[in-house]
Amino acid sequence: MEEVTVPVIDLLNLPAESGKLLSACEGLGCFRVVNHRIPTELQREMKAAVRSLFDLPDDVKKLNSDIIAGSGYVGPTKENPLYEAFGLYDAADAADVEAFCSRLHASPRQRETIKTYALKLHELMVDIACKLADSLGLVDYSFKDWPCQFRLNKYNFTEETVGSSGVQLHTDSGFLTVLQEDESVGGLEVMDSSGTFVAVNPLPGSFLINLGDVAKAWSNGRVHNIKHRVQCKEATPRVSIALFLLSPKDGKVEPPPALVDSDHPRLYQTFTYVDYRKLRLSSGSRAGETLNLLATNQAPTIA
Ligand SMILES: O=C(O)CCC(=O)C(=O)O
Ligand SMILES: [Fe+2]
Repeated sequence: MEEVTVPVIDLLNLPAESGKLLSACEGLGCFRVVNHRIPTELQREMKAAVRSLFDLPDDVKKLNSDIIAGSGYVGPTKENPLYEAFGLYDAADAADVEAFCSRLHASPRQRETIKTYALKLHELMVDIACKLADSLGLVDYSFKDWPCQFRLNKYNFTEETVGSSGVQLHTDSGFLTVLQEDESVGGLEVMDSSGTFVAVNPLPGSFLINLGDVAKAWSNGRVHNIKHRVQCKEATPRVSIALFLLSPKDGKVEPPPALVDSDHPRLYQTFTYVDYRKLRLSSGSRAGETLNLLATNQAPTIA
């Protein structure tokens, strides 16, 4: 399989790399960041904490219950039998992070690591979103109060599962995702503009940024919600950590006025993120198709 060249954005070299950032968002819908100031040690400690959470007994794992639909622990399913994940909503809220740790009986050290990681990654994510808004010509746009979801992913890959699916094809439903990949186990594949799957191989120390459905609607179609999946390529369990910046605080997704004019008429109806998420879950389609139901030329589906 071909390997895709994911554009690498040096966060210390903005706004010089603003054009490169925007082309990555408009084209592939994905880029990497380096010089992000998240210490390697924190990334390593967080990975260790996440690995140990997955060793908890099933009944404890299930204490990580949903806050919004699908935000809590997900065990293996028929669609994704090798996949399990913990979830946390809202990772931008220190009390929610505490509650998540308490429910899973996290040790004081794990708790400290998870809290610091959530705080720092949230700051990084808001900073990246601002840089993206800058590149679209939006001055002083703030993402600080946008809710944010955390997901800790584990793929139980073994000798027998090589060649099978780790997680099915999907887009991320929110605005922007920051992913700390597995340091060594690959398997992530993205769909390029020709509809071909291409491998994304890990680049340790960097973070991978994906744009989701909310970014496409919010930007009035300017940026691309990247389709991706995970395949089992080797017999080693794989762990990744994702932070999702979801939607504006009031949940209302609509483009800033500066992104709408007679040459760029509104492409999507205004919708709320929570309703969108429900619609996506109930429709069973995970790869951005649900957004088509909300095009301005469609009858209103959700208020
Ligand atoms: O594990 C990965 O590399 C991707 C995870 C992912 O796509 C997700 O959590 O939405
Ligand atoms: Fe994803």
